[in-house]
Amino acid sequence: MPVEEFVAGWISGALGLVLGHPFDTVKLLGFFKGMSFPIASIAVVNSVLFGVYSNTLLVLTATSHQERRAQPPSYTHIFLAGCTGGFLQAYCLAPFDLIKVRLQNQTEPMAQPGSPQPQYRGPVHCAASIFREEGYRGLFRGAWALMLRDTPTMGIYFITYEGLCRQYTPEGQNPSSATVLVAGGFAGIASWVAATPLDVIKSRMQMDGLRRRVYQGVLDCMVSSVRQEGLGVFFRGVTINSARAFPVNAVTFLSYEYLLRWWG
Ligand SMILES: C[N+](C)(C)CCCC[C@H](N)C(=O)O
Repeated sequence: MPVEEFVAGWISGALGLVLGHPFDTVKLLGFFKGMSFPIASIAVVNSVLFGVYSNTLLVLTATSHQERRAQPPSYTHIFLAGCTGGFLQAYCLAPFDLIKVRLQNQTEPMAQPGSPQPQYRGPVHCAASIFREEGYRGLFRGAWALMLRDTPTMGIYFITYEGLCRQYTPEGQNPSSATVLVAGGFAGIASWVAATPLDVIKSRMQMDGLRRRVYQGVLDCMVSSVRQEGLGVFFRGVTINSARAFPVNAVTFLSYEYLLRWWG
């Protein structure tokens, strides 16, 4: 199994994230809260995404990353490989994302003398408390919503990226840096616009259970959110998600492509 894609995914995910973190936190509260933890986790998750995507394409089309410019895979295969990568990365992402959401929604300062102790003192303490209070399954709270969010939208992510690259690149050639940046940026936006409704639901499920359980499941959370706040609830955060998605995914795809070309 080729592993370069996993390594390239690892590095490119970390680079993209550094850029996106302030956007990611501003939609909650508290600017640079918890920066080191997401860097480590997103690198692992991005590595699973790109590694699984590329290896699924290898199984489906019998072409390696290097051969795919000369023999481009069909959009159906790209979509299926993207969905597979999205599904598996969501599983790895679930506990990390839960911890991130819990920490970012915590409004008490992390460590200030005299102020009340926050519920979670940091990522490790947060994971341990969730495990203690809500069990192993507690660490996967909201995981279903996350898988529903990421499986189809990662298909959209890779389709948009490939589609735009092909549109602006002469046949058989590698896309230019500018093309990769723009295609990566728009892939991020397209995927996040499609993912935002389930992103809202996912975060609510992850915060549920802190004091008492409010929602019975993903569907119940959707129905009661729409009842209380109207359909607009599904678009909450779509602008900030898109503003963050462009630079993050432009850098992610650029570093991914260049690392693979460089090794390759
Ligand atoms: C599928 N979904 C839209 C959730 C994410 C797509 C882009 C993933 C990227 N690591 C980022 O954080 O932007």
